[in-house]
Parts: sequence; C-alpha cells; structure tokens
Amino acid sequence: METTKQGMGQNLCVCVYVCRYGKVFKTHILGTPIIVSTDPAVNKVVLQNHGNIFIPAYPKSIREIFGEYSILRTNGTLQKKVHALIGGFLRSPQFKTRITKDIEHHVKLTLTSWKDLPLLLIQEETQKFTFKVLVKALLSLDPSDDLDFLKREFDEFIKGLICLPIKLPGTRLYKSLKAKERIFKLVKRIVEQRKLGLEKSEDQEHQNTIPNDAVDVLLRDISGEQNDKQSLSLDFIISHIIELMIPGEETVPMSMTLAVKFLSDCPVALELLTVYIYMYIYMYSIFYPIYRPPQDREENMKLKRQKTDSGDDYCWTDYMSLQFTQNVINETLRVANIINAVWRKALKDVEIKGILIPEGWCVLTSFSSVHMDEENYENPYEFDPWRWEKTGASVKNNCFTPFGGGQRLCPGLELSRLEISIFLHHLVTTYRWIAEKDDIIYFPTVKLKKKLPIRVTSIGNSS
Ligand code: HEM
Repeated sequence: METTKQGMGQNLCVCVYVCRYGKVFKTHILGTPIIVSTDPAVNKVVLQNHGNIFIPAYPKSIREIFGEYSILRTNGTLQKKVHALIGGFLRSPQFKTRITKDIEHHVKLTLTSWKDLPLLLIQEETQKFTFKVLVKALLSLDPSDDLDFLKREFDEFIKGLICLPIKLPGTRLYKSLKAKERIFKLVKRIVEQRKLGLEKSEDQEHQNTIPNDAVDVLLRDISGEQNDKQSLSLDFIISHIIELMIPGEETVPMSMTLAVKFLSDCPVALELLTVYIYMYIYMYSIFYPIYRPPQDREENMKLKRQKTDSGDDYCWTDYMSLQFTQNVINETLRVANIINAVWRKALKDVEIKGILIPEGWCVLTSFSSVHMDEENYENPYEFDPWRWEKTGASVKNNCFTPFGGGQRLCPGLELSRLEISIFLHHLVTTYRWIAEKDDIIYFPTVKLKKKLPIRVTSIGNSS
C-alpha cells in the first residue's frame, strides 16, 4: 500500500491521507460522511453533474465569510450565467492583449527591484504583483492608497477562510468578517461610481465596446437586461468581485513560486529554458545544417533576441507559444496541486461505476491523487516537464485537472497560464538564481515553509 505524500484535509485541520489501493472509499470526517474519489472517471461525473446532482460543499467558516451572496454558493442558472460572463471576458483575445501589457509592466518593475537585493522571497514578491494584476482585471484599480488599503484588508479577510467557525470579537473569523465589511465599502464606492458613469454616458456605442474589466462586464448586464429575472443586483456584483479575488489571489503566485522551486531543483530543465541559446548560436554558426538542437529548448532566449532585434512588442500569443515553458507550467500544476481537491454534496442518491453515493454525502474529488498516481503518470513524484512533449495537456484529459472541470471549470485558467508564462519568460531571461533549500507545505493550503528565498545575478542583457 502506498499513500500520497500530500495531505488533503478540510474541516478543522483534519488530514486525510488517500490510499492508492482504493480508488473510491467511504469515510467520516468529524461526523460528515464523505466519499473520497481518486478515480478520474468518477471525478469527471461528479464535476460535470454539478448543479443537477452535486453542489459545492464548503466548511462553515468559508460559508460564513461568503455570506448570502456568493459565487461559490451560487448554483443553477445564475451560476451558469455569471460563469459564462466572466469566463468569456477573461478568455477574450482583447482582454488578453490588454492585460499582457499590465502583467509585463508589473513583472519588469518587480524584477528590476530585485537587482540590488541580497536575498528575496519569491512567494512574497509574486504575491505583491499578482494582486495588482488581479485587481486591474477585476476593477481597473491602479496603484493608489485604495489599492494598498484593499491589499491590507484582503490579507486579513483571507486569513479567516479556513479557521475555527467561532465568531467572537478577537477571533480570526470575526476579524476576517470585519475586513470583508471594509472591503465591501470600498468596492461599493468604486462600483457605484462606475454605474453612474455608465448611466451618464451618452455614447450609445459604449455598450458595443469591449468591457474594461469584470465590473464593466457585470454592470452592463444590469443595464442591458432590465427585464431579465436573472438580472444581477448591485450587491451581488460587489460581493462577486470580492469573491473573484479569492481564487486568483494565492493560486497564481504559488504556481510561480513552485515553478521557480522545481526549476531550481531541476537544473537541466532550467538550462533548456534558457542557456542552450549560447551553445546553439555557437554550434549553429559552425556546423549548420549538421547540428541543429530542437527549437523548443532555447525558446525563451530566442524569443527575447527576436523582440530585441525587431523592436516589436510582445503579444500574448508570443508567450503562449513557448512550448517548453508550457510544459514546465503543466508539470508544476500537476506536481504542486495548488487546489488539491474539490468538495461536492450529493443532492440525491447517485450511482457511478457501481458505487452508490447516498443523498447528503460529500464527495471529495481528489485531484492530487489522480495527478500522483503511477497508473496515470510514470514516476509521478518526479518533476518531469518532458512528459508533456508526448501527451500534451488539454481540458479534456481526465487525468489532468488542476483547474477543475465541468460547469465550474476555472474561468481564470487562461489568464493564470498567461501570467505564469510572462513571469517565467522575463525571469529566466533576466536572471540566474540560486534558491535556498525550502520545503513545500500542503495543508491547509500549499505554501513554501521559508517562502522560497533566492539570490539572483543578472544575466547581463536584461531589458
Ligand atoms: C494557477 C491558478 C489557478 C488554479 C490552479 C485554479 C483552480 C481552480 C479550480 C480547481 C477550480 C474549480 C473549483 C470547483 O470545482 O469547485 C476553480 C474555480 C474558480 N476559479 Fe480558479 N484557479 C486558478 C486561478 C484563478 C484566477 C486567476 C481566477 C480569477 C481571475 C480564478 C477564478 C475562479 C473562479 C471564479 C472559480 C469558480 C468558478 C465557478 O464556480 O463558477 N481562478 N479554480
């Protein structure tokens, strides 16, 4: 019997170690009957039947914080509608073109600020700039006192997401809910101003232009669909914007941090992302066409050289075309399992592959067990970006679900991948680094014990 190395726990820090000898098994956590599924086929049915047979289930502290209006508690047609609105916006090429500039700006500023630092903590550094990108995408908030205030309050708010559900002054949950009230006021002010602006706008063409941010997308829905019964209220929009910050805030910087860690621990992969270009240029000039190493190996330096020589700006498709970098991102998401499992509750009895899931039972669809199963991946604990050269990654692959699946497939999927690609490209083409030894903690959320301290040295041709 082998167990996965990653704890997958919930409800008051109880860790469940998922045994590989049972693909689906029943257990109880603090009295809650739970079916743990490590079977990709069962997971797929559970994810795809969300809303009809299964609804998301969350511990009490998360439910308290989300309150009555919540994207995570929203089900049925309203969830579908909001998911489609936000997902469609975040996936649109127009949005990606615009946000690429913002991401580049923040990444370059951050990298420049590292130049004279003796030591820096990757986890903290990435968290700072990804939050700025996120609030820009959601409510067009640029660096300002409001942004600083929002960041401070948000940090307090998020601390209470997984905690003891005790709401007394001084407790973590209480402080978190108070912080949420202050965030609500700030976001309300911004949303109301924007609504006024939209109403005053005499430019009827406005409705046909591309929305600037998520607030714009949701406000247009109000003004465009007055008679729609599913029309969104202002309070819903404000809460929704706050809740959109939650899934994006930790996941993206943690993926970046872990990519840096895995690359530091796997120098060959790092070399292939970058320095082969020097060898390539040298060999190319002497032996071409006898020697020609694979194009993808030198991709980041090559792209940077192309851009420097032509003077052209990067566009989002440039970053997404970095194939080896995409493989590094896939492998990071597979090994790291930032969201290691999702929870669903059965609305009625349902049988999947001969297994009865009784009404009211929770199902824990374990992504990390699927990602770490040697039936699905050879040497699953090894960081091996090359494995993706053979298989490729697609949302249709049941054995690779870092962004979930079905009706609740992460709408931030493409934005996240783009942001990580931009960060990795500029990092590996600007600096070499040495990372201190650090350990990954998997519970209750994925983190680095020491926040991954690194020392950087400039490659010499940084932009
Ligand atoms: C590497 C980064 C990310 C990972 C690994 C990730 C993972 C996930 C997963 C697994 C789910 C499904 C949850 C479920 O089925 O209950 C999800 C949902 C969601 N994610 Fe992400 N996410 C990431 C980044 C983002 C970003 C940047 C945003 C926002 C801009 C975002 C917004 C959302 C939202 C709104 C949902 C809920 C969708 C719904 O229930 O309709 N995520 N994410």
